[in-house]
Amino acid sequence: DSVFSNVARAPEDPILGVTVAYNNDPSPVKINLGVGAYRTEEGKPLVLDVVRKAEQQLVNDPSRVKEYIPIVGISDFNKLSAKLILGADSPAITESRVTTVQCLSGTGSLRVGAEFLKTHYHQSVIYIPKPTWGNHPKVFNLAGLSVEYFRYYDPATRGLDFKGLLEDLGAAPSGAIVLLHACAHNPTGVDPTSEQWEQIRQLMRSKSLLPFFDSAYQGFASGSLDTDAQSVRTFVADGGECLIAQSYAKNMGLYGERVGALSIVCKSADVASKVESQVKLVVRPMYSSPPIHGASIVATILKSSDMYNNWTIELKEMADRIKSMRQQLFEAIQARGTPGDWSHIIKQIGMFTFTGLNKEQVEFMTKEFHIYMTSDGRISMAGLSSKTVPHLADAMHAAVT
Ligand SMILES: Cc1ncc(COP(=O)(O)O)c(CN[C@](O)(C(=O)O)[C@@H](O)C(=O)O)c1O
Repeated sequence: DSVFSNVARAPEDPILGVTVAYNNDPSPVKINLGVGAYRTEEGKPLVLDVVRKAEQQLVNDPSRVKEYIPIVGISDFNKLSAKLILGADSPAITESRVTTVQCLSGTGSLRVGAEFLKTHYHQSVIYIPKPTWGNHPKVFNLAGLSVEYFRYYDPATRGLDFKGLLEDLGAAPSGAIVLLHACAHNPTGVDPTSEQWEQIRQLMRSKSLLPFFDSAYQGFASGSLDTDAQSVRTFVADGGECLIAQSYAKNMGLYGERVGALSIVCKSADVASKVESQVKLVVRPMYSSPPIHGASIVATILKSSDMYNNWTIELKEMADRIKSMRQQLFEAIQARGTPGDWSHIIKQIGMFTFTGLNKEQVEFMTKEFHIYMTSDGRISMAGLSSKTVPHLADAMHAAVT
């Protein structure tokens, strides 16, 4: 018999498995509110116009070849990605203190960063928010880091547990790594205010805690790329060091192209170049070099001011549509007189609403109303449209009454 006969069947991924279940449901009224992927008002995936234009330019360029790109990726892409998150006038850029490496989207950037830290950083404990993106603990554990949690979400207020956050980070061993969602916290949709970010920064710098920012939704939370980068820029402005994982999956709609970047901001240009040389030793035996196509699209858009402006317009349209879904769902629930305070639906930001519905209520909504969402009660607002809001509101009403 097979040498793999002892291999057990693994469970479906808690987030991506929702789409598998959705696809298997023949119901005409089913709605997929699971994976964080943008859908249009017609419920279809969206390829941005500016992405189509950039792709056309690339395809029509006869000089383009399919040679290997460097281990660290396309250099234009790396420079432009650093500028996007740090700001063109960032001291880290003007003093060449940041190294940026093109990685396989956000997940790949997190993994490469974690593997680098495991080998080269003196602390191997990483504090991550409670709750956080389901894949975070797996990425960091598999990289050999030990995962601890810090309080982040307060179910009672459905807001930030700022006191708990400060206590837990205050109790962390000095030098510990801390994962921070740059904006649009997944799954809660709750972000610190700029005053709270400043307090977090002071506490972390006083204990030499190492920030590892995860920026998967820049531009999606507020609709502005600069506003959504403020948390990162606040830290970098103080001259301290940090890591930043960037994803273009959502804000440029490049999900399947796997386009992202890992930036490591260091104290000096010399350290940054040594760090880059060691990150290359992580990447080469992992996947050798990243894919050329998606990063070429991003570089084409970011280096042209016209295309960059067109991108910001389309990005704001996506963010605005998600905001209008929040407003419509909130009003639909109010109209039904559904018991409870549902104002968090319009207070939370980014792609997700953390409804507060429990596992049983979620199962009920899936079974009776064909609503597909993660079992922690998170719904992707990007999966909603004006046509499907009433059906979701009916399901939520039935689930809580
Ligand atoms: C906070 C966070 N960080 C990183 C990623 C990785 O994204 P990528 O590797 O595709 O760039 C996601 C995506 N998370 C999801 O939107 C989600 O939570 O549904 C979904 O894409 C996923 O993979 O789970 C995320 O929410």
